[in-house]
Amino acid sequence: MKIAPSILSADFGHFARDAKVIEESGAEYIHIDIMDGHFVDNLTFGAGVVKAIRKSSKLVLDCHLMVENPEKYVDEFAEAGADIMSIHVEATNHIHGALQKIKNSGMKASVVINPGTPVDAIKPVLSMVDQVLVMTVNPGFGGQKFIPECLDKVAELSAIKSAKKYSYDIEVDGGVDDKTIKACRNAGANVFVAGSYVFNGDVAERVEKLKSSLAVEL
Ligand SMILES: O=C(CO)[C@H](O)[C@H](O)COP(=O)(O)O
Repeated sequence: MKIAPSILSADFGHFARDAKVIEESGAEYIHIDIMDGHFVDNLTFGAGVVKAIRKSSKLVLDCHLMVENPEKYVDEFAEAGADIMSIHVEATNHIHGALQKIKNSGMKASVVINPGTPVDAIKPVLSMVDQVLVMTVNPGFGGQKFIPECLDKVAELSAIKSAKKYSYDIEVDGGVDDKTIKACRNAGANVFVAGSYVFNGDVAERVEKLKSSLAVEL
């Protein structure tokens, strides 16, 4: 089980400080949301910020690209020090080739589906990915309400993983807090992105609270 605080909810003027705070909280990943203002109606930052965070943290940098044609940015993110590159199936006509390019770069390859996209859309690439990210809000902004219907897809992905003996992690992102995290875990997720829940309080206390929610029996 891994917790991935999202720096979308951190202080944009103090990424290096907040990356340290995340590291000291016991979280396993730093989740970095890249938005281009086209695929989603929000603009954040690019590989330069990933490079800067890389200098101040040894944690796994879990980069979620909400950008059109993400295959164009693979080399840039690999050079910046990203560990995982997540790309949306809805954002490219070349999902297989794009994931192949990510794998060849040495990063872990992760495919993302929006709340309105079925698991069928990514079945042809499930054998090659290291992670599947199931969005539990529509992408673009932090602080939105968790969409429980997305959990059926988490359960479906978990069943496919067992049946086919695949090894991908199942990550959920959006509206994750100390209550919704249990339903995500029960459905089969094992990586949990949390932005506003973690940063709207003491980061270490909130990460601990998420971990103790996960420790409760099914
Ligand atoms: O990908 C994202 C938005 O597109 C964010 O990672 C996600 O929304 C996390 O924020 P919160 O935990 O506040 O919902």
